[in-house]
Amino acid sequence: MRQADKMSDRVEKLMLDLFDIEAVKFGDFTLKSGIQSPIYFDLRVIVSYPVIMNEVAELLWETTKTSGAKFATVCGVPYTALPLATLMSAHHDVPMLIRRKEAKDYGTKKMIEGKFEPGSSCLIVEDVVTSGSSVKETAESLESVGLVVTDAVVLLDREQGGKQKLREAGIALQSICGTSQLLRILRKHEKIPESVAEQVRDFVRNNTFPPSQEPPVKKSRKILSYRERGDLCQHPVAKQLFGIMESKKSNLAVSADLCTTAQILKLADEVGPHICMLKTHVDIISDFSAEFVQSLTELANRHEFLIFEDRKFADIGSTVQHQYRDGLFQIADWAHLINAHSLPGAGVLEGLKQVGLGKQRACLLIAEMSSQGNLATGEYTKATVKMAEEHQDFVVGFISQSQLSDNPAFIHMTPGVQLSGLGDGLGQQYVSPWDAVVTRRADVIIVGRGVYKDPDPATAAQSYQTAAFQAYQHRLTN
Ligand SMILES: O=c1ccn([C@@H]2O[C@H](COP(=O)(O)O)[C@@H](O)[C@H]2O)c(=O)[nH]1
Repeated sequence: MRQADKMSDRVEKLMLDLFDIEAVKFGDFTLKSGIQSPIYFDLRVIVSYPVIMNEVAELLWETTKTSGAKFATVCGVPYTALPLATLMSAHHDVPMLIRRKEAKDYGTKKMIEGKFEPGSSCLIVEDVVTSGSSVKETAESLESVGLVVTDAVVLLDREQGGKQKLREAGIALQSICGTSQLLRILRKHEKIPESVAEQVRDFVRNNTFPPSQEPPVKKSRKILSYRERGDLCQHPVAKQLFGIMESKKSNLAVSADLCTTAQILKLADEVGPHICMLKTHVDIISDFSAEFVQSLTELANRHEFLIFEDRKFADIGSTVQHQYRDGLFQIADWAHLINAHSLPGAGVLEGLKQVGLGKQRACLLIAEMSSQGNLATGEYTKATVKMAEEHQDFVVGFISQSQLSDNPAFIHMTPGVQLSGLGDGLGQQYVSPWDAVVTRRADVIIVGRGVYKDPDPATAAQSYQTAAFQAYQHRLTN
């Protein structure tokens, strides 16, 4: 049986169950608005039928997922939809928020209970929609604390104009079932006579809220500036990086893939005023020394940039601890940031963390790569993001080719960027600074040969700085 057929069979069975438990009634009812209605939905009763409750919550979830809606939290409109949102949250591991009807007059006086990131999105869950006003009220409460509401899902849409009203308010409403489909199902199973069905259709036709003449509100997630995102960060390195990016107007990291300390120090001094970060590959340096580390640190302090050692740790926790702390390079002593592959599992982070956290160091996870045919895609990338979310005390973002998380504290850093050139013949693939920042939503671009191979690296760095920062400013305002 096709997925769509299975779904409609389940909806049909659910509507018959709702009829049997008298959650759907026919007669003469006075609605909250004072209007007389031949149909009444009393979905409060479903709390007494756990199997039905579960099925409603599952169908709400599947309806939302089929629509492609993206959200970080769910919130039920009080009170009937509260347990439905709770089931969706618990079964699908998505955090829930609770909207109070009145603010407490003691303690925190919060209207919205639960943890959320400002700027993140929340799905509203409702039992019945008539005019859409309860969903709208809930959306306004959520938006007053910085959340974004673009989607809502409801069990039953009375089809009296609520969907249109919500669309005008910038909220897309999905429903499991509408009045017309409900009537068709009940007629098919001869639960109600045709005269009653016709009476309800008449009522709906004559009691529909007219659409307004205003064009629909266009909503989008509020784009936060680097400064605002720095304020939201817990990790000192992430905070410092966002601060540098904002004050130097630079979201450019230069990759100093050079093989002598003299070349690297010269480059760092030349490009220093234009960058927020210098990236190294310490294992390609032929004359590494403690003096080099000292000079590089002095340049980082003078020009205000962070040092990122692109070591790409990828071993078991115990080995990476040694690689990070010991040996010739003693990376943990001088690199503000390092990166790691998620391939070995969370142990790689546990190992690195034990060395790095005490020194206030941070880590980026490699979630996607720029090279042709790489395997860091799909489920691997998703699992990497999950790992980052679970280690936010140490992981401050990703090496990636696209925006992977809505969490504004995570920094997305994108290599494979050049103003001209599509590749290097060895698998590297390039995009422009504009594409990286605007299309792929990179926070920081990483440029190597585009800068250090240029006869005038300082001017080249300035060009990349301007291009990438202008792209970020465009993103902020569009
Ligand atoms: O997916 C990745 C991860 C890391 N890199 C590194 O970035 C620079 C890019 O140098 P270009 O000269 O600009 O190509 C280099 O150090 C890589 O090791 C990457 O390119 N892609």
